[in-house]
Amino acid sequence: MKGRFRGPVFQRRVEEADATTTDERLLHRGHLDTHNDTWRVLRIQSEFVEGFGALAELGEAIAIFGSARLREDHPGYAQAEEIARRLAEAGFAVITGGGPGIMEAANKGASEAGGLSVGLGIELPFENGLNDHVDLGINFRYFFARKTMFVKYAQGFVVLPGGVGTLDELFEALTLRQTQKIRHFPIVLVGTAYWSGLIGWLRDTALAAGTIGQADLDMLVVTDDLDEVVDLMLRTREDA
Ligand SMILES: C/C(=C\CNc1ncnc2c1ncn2[C@@H]1O[C@H](COP(=O)(O)O)[C@@H](O)[C@H]1O)CO
Repeated sequence: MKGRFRGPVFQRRVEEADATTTDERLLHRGHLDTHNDTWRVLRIQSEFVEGFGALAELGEAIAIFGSARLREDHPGYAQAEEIARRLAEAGFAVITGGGPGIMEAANKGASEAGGLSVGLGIELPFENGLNDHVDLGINFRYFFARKTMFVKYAQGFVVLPGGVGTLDELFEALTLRQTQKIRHFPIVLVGTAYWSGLIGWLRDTALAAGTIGQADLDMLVVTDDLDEVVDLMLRTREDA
């Protein structure tokens, strides 16, 4: 294979002028001053350390996702609140993105039922802070560090109607399940009317083209039945 490694990074086509070694660059005066990414690693590391530390004793937890934009007048709001309430009564902590909309509803349901209501917030240019129903909150700078926390500390995902952020969280979990990085991890989509278009596209386009398999599609449960949602999450205890 033509190319070379720079530490753990493989580069196939390296310019001659760039063909220096790591220690040569380290010893070159002033080099580190112009490479802040090197130091940024420590900040990234601190996000993992803080997250792992804060959530280490969380116990059983389910993550609930959904739109930051949908308010009390959307049926998803009441559904998220009710699912979180039932999960909290069953002894699960409820983890959300800590923001408004569906996240707020889930935190509200969990907190008012006496459960542990967790919000993993994200620093955004249009900062809103954590919603008022978060009992244990962490604010992240990096999406990827935050996403690790959702998957590491939740035993299942409940996904209500949402946009780009929600889809990102859904497909993160689906990819990790498909590649068996996580197992026995239910992913439930609540709202058949909202999700049927996506499921139809996955089946009629992606599955038909052979880019996903039937087993991938079967990993998604789509329902309006809140009993089914809670039962699926309770079953993670049997699988543990
Ligand atoms: C856009 C608005 C507020 C943004 N505040 C957010 N706070 C916390 N987490 C967020 C926020 N926005 C998106 N997220 C994450 O993505 C999911 C929702 O995104 P969607 O695009 O709205 O579906 C959610 O689960 C969060 O993890 C308006 O007030």
